[in-house]
Amino acid sequence: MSQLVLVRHGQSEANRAGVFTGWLDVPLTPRGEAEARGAGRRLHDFHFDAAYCSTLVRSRRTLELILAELNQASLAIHAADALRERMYGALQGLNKAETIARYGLEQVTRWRRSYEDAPPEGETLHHTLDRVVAYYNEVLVPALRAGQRLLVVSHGNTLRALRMQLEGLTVAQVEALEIPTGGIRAYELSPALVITSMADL
Ligand SMILES: O=C(O)[C@H](O)COP(=O)(O)O
Repeated sequence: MSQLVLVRHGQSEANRAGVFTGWLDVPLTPRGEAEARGAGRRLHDFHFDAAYCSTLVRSRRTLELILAELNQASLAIHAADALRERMYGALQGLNKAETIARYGLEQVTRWRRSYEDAPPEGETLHHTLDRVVAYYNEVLVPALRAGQRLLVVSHGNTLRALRMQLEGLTVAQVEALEIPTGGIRAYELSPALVITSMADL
């Protein structure tokens, strides 16, 4: 039996400021660091064979804090561009409340949560899903087939996309899915990689 644990990074400076982040590389806030340590404590029963994060610092720092909490800080970390947040295009750096005031809640909700609508010059969730699932298939699937226990720290929209694929969510379900900072989703998988259990921790 293999295990796959997905964690969203802790609160970032941009999350705290209510700013569209995407590929902006912003650090965790003190609260975000505490959320990462808290995620580590909730994972106290887990022992991982490999750990993955994006090439953005909020993801890597969250992973390092979790591993430190688990006394597994010596585990090698694999950082991948494919696990970066959805690219938010022209919205990156803009305040979310001000963007709603300017363009309306309906438009901004479509930019944030629609599966097929891209934010201006940004990625659709569908495009994000394609690159994340390609990475999952190329890198994570062989390790899971070998029975490994994997920890992946990534971002709100990349994890929505990956969960859509893994859990067979419909478009309506993924559009309604919200993942909190520091949120954990844990799966156990059979040797054929069928999910045998899943839980929010
Ligand atoms: O990139 C961002 O702004 C956040 O990480 C996710 O934002 P969202 O919840 O507005 O998609």
